[in-house]
Amino acid sequence: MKIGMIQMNVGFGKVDENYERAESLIREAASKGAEIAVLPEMWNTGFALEKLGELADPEGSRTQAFLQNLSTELGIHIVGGSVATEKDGKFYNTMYVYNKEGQQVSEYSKAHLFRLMDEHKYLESGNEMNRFTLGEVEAAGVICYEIRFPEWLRAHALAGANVLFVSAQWPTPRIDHWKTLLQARAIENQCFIIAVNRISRKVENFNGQSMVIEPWGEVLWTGAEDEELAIVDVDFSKVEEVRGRIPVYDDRRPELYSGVVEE
Ligand SMILES: NC(=O)CCC(=O)C(=O)O
Repeated sequence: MKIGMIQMNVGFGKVDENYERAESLIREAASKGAEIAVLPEMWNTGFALEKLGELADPEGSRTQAFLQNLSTELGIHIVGGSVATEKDGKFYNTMYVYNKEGQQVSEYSKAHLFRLMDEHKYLESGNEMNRFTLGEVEAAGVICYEIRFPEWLRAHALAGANVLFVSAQWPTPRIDHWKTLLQARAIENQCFIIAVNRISRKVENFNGQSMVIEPWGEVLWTGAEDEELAIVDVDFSKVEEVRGRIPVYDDRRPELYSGVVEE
């Protein structure tokens, strides 16, 4: 399956420009044969948290119409990264996912907010999981900081996901954590990791290096340090092969784990 990795240069607070750019990159991905397009985190606004009152998408309606129209017209699944949304006077970091028939298969708000970037001061956290199916692909989505919570990704893998999409705005100074954590999450869950980071060198400092990692932990592709659209071919049957080689799921001892984490 061909994945369109949209490592977009997100303009800080430049909402209209960002929608235009995202549209042009999704169209280009489809024209190059991508079957799933993946966007980064908060691509409508960047981390312009102080301006969410003016910039966030009310009820996510602009984004939902945008993704629905493009997925239907282009016949492409879209993992819509995440956007800043406003619902009932509160702000969220929300991922929408559409299948190639134009149906929304998921709406998820980031459950673990990142204090170091003040998310907890401006945003509400979501409380739901993010499991969805795209055609034959059993998938889940998490947002950026959440890759530091192995139990969250494991919960999605146990719920049947074998492809974990990650949308991020992961800053340059901790890019080594990004790479190591993504590789670990792929190996321990024996899942594909399809992770898209953003680019920006102006107000903020994000240098891409999006990644596609297969379930044995081999890195199939790493993005450049500039805006890039890459089409990466993946063979999802690899999941079964790797899970057959080392039966981690069968060897789990959940009766030993409950309660331990909390104490
Ligand atoms: N947008 C984010 O959640 C950033 C997470 C991050 O930088 C980290 O180190 O974790």
